Amino acid sequence: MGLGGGQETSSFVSDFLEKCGGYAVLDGGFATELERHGADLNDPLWSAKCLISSPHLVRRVHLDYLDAGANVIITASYQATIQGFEAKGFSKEEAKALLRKSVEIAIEAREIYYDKLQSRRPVLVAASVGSYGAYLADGSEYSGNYGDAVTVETLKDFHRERVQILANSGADLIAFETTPNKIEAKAYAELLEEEGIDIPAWFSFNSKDGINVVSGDSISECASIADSCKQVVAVGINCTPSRFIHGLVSSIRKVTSKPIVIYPNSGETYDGLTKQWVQSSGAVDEEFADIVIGKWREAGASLFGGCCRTTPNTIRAISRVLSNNKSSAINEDAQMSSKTEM
Ligand code: MET
Ligand SMILES: [Zn+2]
Repeated sequence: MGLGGGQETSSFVSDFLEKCGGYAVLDGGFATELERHGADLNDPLWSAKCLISSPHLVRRVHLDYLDAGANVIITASYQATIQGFEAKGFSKEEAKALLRKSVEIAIEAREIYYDKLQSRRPVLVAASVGSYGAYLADGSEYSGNYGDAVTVETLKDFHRERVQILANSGADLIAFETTPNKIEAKAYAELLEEEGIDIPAWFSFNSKDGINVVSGDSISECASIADSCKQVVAVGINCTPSRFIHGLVSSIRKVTSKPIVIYPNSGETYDGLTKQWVQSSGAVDEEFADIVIGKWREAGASLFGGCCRTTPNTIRAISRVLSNNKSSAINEDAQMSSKTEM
């Protein structure tokens, strides 16, 4: 899909949301779902390891999320980088092919899903780009602390080729996920501009206090960088406990009128050193969807999904809550028109 046919970036998400009935459902945790299916992701490539070892599982998880009601599926490229594949002994060409493969599998899953259905629910494929910290695989995607030696230029050079490849892979948009600091947001924005990337993107940040992004940079500053980049069609928060989301949505809404995307994790915290998820806030799928979605919608969010340790059940619950709301809006309309007729 992309922006072909002269479609304006500014209307990309609003047109999509309209087709979805006002609100869109994203998928849920991807890497953690691969693990639930038995994949061993204790590897610097994390979920991208499955692009090599078990592409069928990647397709399976995409299909599970489509079955659960997702309107956006996010590729397994979060931790897929040319540098990371090269470190594993792949050639540059092989590394690029693996990046493309992440998108091809998601597109294939959408085709399989469409073939099963009578009607075509709108589904976008978002090519995931994880942060430099995710590539480092040392927990710095949750500290946002890259040290003084890492500059906006370093980050642009790190991401450049990968972003170019994903932009030309057939994906509908790029999802810059779990962005831990301001310099990386700046690097993404400058890269999109300099490279003339012609598919839209969303910028999504993570927070561990509900006020700032994980580095301590202000969410308002980060969201403002996203707001001023013309290729950015949505701004939001992912991989953050749901109890922090409401405040963050309100802060983002103050600095942008772009659609807001929200996909919290299960509320557990990832310990980058032990590579374990610890402590659960006890968020249960049904509760998670029922209680919070309404509040986040009121605060201004319009795309909802889940991040790490959420599952197709979470997405099914979100999808149900949103479609109940859509149908109640439709019922109200129907009542209104029958009253007018009387
Ligand atoms: C650490 S956040 C990971 C985001 C990625 N889309 C996933 O669900 O695997
Ligand atoms: Zn996550």
